[in-house]
Amino acid sequence: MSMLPDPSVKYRPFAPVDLHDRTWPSRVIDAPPRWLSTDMRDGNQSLIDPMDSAKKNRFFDLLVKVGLKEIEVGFPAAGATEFGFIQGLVQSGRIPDDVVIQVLTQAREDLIRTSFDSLEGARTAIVHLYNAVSPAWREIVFRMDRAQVREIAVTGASIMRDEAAKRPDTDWRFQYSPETFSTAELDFSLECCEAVMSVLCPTPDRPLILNLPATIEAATPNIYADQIEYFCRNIPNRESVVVSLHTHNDRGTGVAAAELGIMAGADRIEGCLFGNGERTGNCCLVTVALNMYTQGIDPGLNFSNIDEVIETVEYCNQIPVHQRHPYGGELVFTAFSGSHQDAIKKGFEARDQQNDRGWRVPYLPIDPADLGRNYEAVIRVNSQSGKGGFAWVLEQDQGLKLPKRMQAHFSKAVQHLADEKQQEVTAHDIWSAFCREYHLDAPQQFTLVEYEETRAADGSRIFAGTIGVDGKERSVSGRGNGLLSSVVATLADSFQISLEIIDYSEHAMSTGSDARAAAYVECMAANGEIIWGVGIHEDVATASVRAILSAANAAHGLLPR
Ligand SMILES: CC(=O)SCCNC(=O)CCNC(=O)[C@H](O)C(C)(C)COP(=O)(O)OP(=O)(O)OC[C@H]1O[C@@H](n2cnc3c(N)ncnc32)[C@H](O)[C@@H]1OP(=O)(O)O
Ligand SMILES: CC(C)C(=O)C(=O)O
Repeated sequence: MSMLPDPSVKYRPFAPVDLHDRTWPSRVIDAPPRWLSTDMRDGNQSLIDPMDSAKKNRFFDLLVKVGLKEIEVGFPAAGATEFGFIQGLVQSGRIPDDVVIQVLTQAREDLIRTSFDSLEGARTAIVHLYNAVSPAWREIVFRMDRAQVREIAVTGASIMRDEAAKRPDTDWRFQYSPETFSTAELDFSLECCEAVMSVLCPTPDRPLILNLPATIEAATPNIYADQIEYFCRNIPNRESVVVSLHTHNDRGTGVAAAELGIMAGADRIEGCLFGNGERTGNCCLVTVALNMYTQGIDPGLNFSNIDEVIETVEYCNQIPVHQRHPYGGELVFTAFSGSHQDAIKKGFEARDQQNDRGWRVPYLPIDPADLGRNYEAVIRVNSQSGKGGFAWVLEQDQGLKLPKRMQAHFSKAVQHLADEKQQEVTAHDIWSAFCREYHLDAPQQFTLVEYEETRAADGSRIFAGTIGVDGKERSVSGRGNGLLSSVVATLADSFQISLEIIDYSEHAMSTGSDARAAAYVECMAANGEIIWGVGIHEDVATASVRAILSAANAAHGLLPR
């Protein structure tokens, strides 16, 4: 067998930043950054079919609804679709007063002018200029030395300044990105940014946004954080600069890099919803924002109806959100495995007793309800599941709260079903198995023919009813709280068996038009065996009697158990 050459020889380790007194590792994020969505630019340029105007308008409205205040709406010089959309948006009057749009342009004169033209009539706008600065781009793409590449930035910034001056009706703001920042020499990125600052003369009141891209993520996120801390410390006139981050996810750590970059002193994050963007995507704004949520920080973005957000994003991008995507994925709040289900179920039960709002449900890092999800899907059942699983499903789906011992008994039936089916066991499957196992649909040897209950003046119950025993009807009647005891006594008398009620619980449920009640009765049979009955009927009292009857059937060996 021939040996393939070792691929690792093609690559070199990433050089660490010489920053021994770094402070970011011990900082804690305690406030949200400024957010910029680049869904309609970086996200859009990476799609198989870029968005048309209708889709872009829909995405824009979504971003506004979510609470984005800075939105990169496109690359005006890319063509007529982009230009037309941006002009249309500006002139539509649909941009809220507190939202600023941004457009991207290369540092090329014709493209810069086209970008300004597209924004004709805008109240406020950010023009975002970029040129790559790292050695590979200098050598391979531009075939220029450092000074020439810096000159691209300076010339671009000068054209930008002059175009803005010609159009005083718009409040112009500027952004510069030394593209490929994270793979460039820090001193050269600083040099280019300083050169742009000397053209645009930012002040604390009119700061320049310096956006520091990890255009290709090439190192661990701690290195990016070191680069950001180094940049923040060394950029002159720091108070006149907004340090912005633009991370990609090539190594799978785009979110981590953005978070560590915030700890390292950045003010703003660019990204896309659900991490769309070039190649592996941009940093996911939903994830960064909701990560903040789970640390007790209000991110200022509203994902309280995450499914609506997903629907629009999937429609506009024509890319599905992955089922495991943090926070948004269809399966991220679902447990199939027994020990997870047990803990989640106990977590919800403990929550019912809790008197503060703190979230402490095991395995669920966030309350799905905060994202507009319900609790039905937090537990689903397959062959990896346990008692907590089907008990939860029966409770959510049928309103039935099974007693512990009954769960243990029924679990054998569910396990059997799951092993046989080799697929997920649905709520419908579980309910059918339950009905089969406890003969809820089958005719009973003991049947309830009629039953009536009234209240005496002292509040005690007076009941009278008829029970069919092997086809013969017997009257039962009594007074007090002893309805069940009286039924038991009748049965015991009929069959010469001993039955004693040891546990009784009832649960009423109402599901739309289907209002039912369930009762469970555990009895001690003569031989000391614990048995139970399940009754489901229109009201709890009748259900209780049915439960006693099925317990008696079981005790008497009339029904298989
Ligand atoms: C990292 C990012 O995501 S940046 C955003 C990229 N977005 C897009 O590309 C989407 C929109 N695309 C477009 O509108 C077009 O593809 C454009 C305008 C970018 C490029 O299209 P073209 O005009 O056909 O340019 P083309 O690719 O042939 O040439 C690019 C030239 O610009 C130069 N160039 C590349 N980047 C820059 C820059 N930031 N500033 C100045 N010049 C640049 C190249 O070196 C090349 O120069 P050369 O002709 O001397 O070799
Ligand atoms: C233009 C810049 C911000 C960019 O998209 C990148 O570097 O990825």
